[in-house]
Amino acid sequence: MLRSEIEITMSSLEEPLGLDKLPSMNTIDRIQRFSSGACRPRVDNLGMGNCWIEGPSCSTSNSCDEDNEEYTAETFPWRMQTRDLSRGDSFKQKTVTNGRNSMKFGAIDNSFYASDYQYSPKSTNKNVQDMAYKFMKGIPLFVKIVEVGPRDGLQNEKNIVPTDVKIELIHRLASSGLSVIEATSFVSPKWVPQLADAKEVMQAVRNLGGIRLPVLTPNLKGFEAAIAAGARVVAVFASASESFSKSNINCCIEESLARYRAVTCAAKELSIPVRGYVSCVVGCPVEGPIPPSKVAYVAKALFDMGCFEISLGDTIGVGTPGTVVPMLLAVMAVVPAEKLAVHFHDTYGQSLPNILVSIQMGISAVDSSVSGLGGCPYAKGASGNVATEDVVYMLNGLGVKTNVDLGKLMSAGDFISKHLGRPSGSKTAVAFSRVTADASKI
Ligand SMILES: CC(C)(COP(=O)([O-])OP(=O)([O-])OC[C@H]1O[C@@H](n2cnc3c(N)ncnc32)[C@H](O)[C@@H]1OP(=O)([O-])[O-])[C@@H](O)C(=O)NCCC(=O)NCCSC(=O)C[C@@](C)(O)CC(=O)[O-]
Repeated sequence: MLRSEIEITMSSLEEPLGLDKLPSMNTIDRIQRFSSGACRPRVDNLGMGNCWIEGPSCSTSNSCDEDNEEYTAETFPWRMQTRDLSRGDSFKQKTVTNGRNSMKFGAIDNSFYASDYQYSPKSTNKNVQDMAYKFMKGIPLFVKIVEVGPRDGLQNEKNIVPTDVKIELIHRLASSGLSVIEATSFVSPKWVPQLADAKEVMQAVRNLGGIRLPVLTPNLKGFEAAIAAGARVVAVFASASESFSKSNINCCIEESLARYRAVTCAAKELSIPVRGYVSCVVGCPVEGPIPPSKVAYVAKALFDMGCFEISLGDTIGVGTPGTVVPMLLAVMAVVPAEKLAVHFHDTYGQSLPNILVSIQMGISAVDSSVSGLGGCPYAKGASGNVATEDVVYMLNGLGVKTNVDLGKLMSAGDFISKHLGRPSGSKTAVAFSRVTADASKI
């Protein structure tokens, strides 16, 4: 479909979808943000002698040269628009092709919501610009998405998903540009029957090039099985709630930390990077609110034993920015922000605001699950993870790079949703599929 055709189609559709009220970040002078320290690529020091660099790198140490090949209008359309503002020019509408960032899903080219969005700033008032700058200044240039759909997403599914469907899902997710995909768990099949095929899944995807495929390992037995199947990154998962620790991994927090010390020691000998999770960082289904100090304690323990990244999980999705911010402040006092990731479940629809405040606080790794699949079998009432499609859509709107192709991601989500026989849990995917369906009737 041609762009002009889409625009005509959109006029009748934009009202219900609210597509005419899309984020207008181009009021903000993002030049300052891009020329600050936020312009560093994400470097994951994986510990164990490994280092992984993600995102665009800047050739100059303290500025992102506008002419730098990696920072073109294609990658940062907003920036091209705001450059005019920062020069004091009147705003000029530009049409910028999305190039390699172009996203297609069905017949829809969604580039309309970003690069060609038309906006005339009503105010050049300094206070307004200051406010906009304050809002944007902490937001990183690049956010790493850790896709947890094949593991966290599927582990709670009642009907066993065939192994070849899981493998196909991982391949499709990989083709969307995701660089980290949590593949499966080497846990007891009695506890999580859905992932009893961990060995077969891992063996089938182990050679996917350039992609990290962490797997959960609750103890040394799981670690050894994971390594034998070809895993090269593992994850341990502790909890900030005693009750949840007991119900999820059948031991108290201190026992779990002792087990994980054994796992991280064994991993260190093999130069295997270990990711750490803290669950119930805001609330627990049994204990209720969890004090931020408890979360900080467990996060620091995992960090001290050598985990290269600590993912903070709101397992039952009760957090709001009002509870997430104090929790993050407590954790960031003991673990650097660049070593943290956030992991939100969307039970109360708070995931996106929670992610927004987290990235504003400098966190640049976000866990999410394609189609919003997920839930923990040992956390009753918890809904799925935040949908990866919705996170990518929001980050695209903010001009934050993820390297993920939204169209291909939605196609992976469509694949697994069809297999599971239910609609996608991603609002973005549902909205785009409606646009596609309505457009085809015209
Ligand atoms: C930790 C255990 C194993 C303890 O389970 P246990 O029953 O206390 O284990 P055990 O050591 O007494 O052994 C019992 C049996 O399990 C076997 N076993 C022991 N370990 C393993 C292993 N690794 N793989 C396969 N088998 C294992 C072991 O060999 C033995 O077999 P048997 O002799 O009876 O035939 C169990 O509780 C378990 O597997 N729990 C995992 C539960 C789980 O995966 N939950 C979902 C994770 S999601 C989450 O935590 C939250 C997160 C990460 O997503 C973030 C967020 O949302 O917040």
